[in-house]
Amino acid sequence: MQDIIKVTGLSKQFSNIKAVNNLSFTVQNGDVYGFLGQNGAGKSTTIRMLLTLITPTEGEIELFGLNLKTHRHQILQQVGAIIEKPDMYLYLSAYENLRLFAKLSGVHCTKKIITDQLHMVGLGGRENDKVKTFSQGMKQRLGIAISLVHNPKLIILDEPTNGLDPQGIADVRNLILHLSREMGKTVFVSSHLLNEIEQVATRVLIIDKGKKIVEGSAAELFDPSQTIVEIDTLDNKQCMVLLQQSSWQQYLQPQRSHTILLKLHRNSLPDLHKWLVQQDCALLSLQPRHTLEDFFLQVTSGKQYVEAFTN
Ligand SMILES: Nc1ncnc2c1ncn2[C@@H]1O[C@H](COP(=O)(O)OP(=O)(O)OP(=O)(O)O)[C@@H](O)[C@H]1O
Repeated sequence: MQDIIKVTGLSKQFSNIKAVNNLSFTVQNGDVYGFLGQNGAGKSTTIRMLLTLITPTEGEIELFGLNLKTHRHQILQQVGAIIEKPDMYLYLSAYENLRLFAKLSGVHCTKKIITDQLHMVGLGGRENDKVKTFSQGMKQRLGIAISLVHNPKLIILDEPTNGLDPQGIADVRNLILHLSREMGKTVFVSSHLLNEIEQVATRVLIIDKGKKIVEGSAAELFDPSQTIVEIDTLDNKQCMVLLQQSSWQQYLQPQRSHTILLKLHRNSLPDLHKWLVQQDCALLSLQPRHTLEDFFLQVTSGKQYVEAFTN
């Protein structure tokens, strides 16, 4: 399978901050590649280097098998990107915006192609409305349509769901799946929210302080046998004592707050629930946790990253 992105030993130093530190990864044709990290982890800096908006301090970037330094123009013709909020003309309609951006990219689009693109991003029926009347989610979807206007092979989206409401987030998620599954695009998408990436990604890279923490297939990394569950009861101290004396003891995780954490297979949850009720634990909640911090707990045996996030 062809490598669409190949990054080797990439670093970026800003005066006294090493925003990206010796990062290497590959994105293959057809991947929805989830790029995860907390705020400030170095995601935008990496994406800016992929788009030649800033120059790496060290390292090599190849896209489509070509060196980005020597084949910049040829490469960027095949890339569509949204970084930060997409720029568009608020007093023009969605149709007029898309036609304008197509012209600026030197692409000839018929009325039908533009209308079809707007339908594809879920803006069918709203094509003649001014963008100033659009919700944030609709603007984001129009931004994605604009980034697709030159039919790129690779789409790079930097935190595309930032500032969106739940409906807007779901729309962008479905659009990413559509781009990948129906249109055969390779998508590189960054986020600080694990559950957004979990629902769309085929491969995942997690970085922290500019460094790779883990990279792997989504199926490997989001392993149901490693589910982190949080329990809250009216008396957590007493519940903890009972758990420590039981066979559930082997699943207990170091406590990070007043609640109790276990790492076990998702299928064990009904048994755990039953057991807690039998012990008369006054259960307030029992739920799998889906934060990036929990994920670090799942994928790292050491506690260093958990501590980094709880301190
Ligand atoms: N132009 C710059 N000059 C100095 N420091 C910078 C610059 N751009 C980014 N940084 C620093 O580099 C680090 C990584 O920032 P970056 O924006 O890449 O993180 P991020 O993972 O995209 O987070 P966020 O989602 O908050 O943007 C941060 O400490 C940030 O303050």
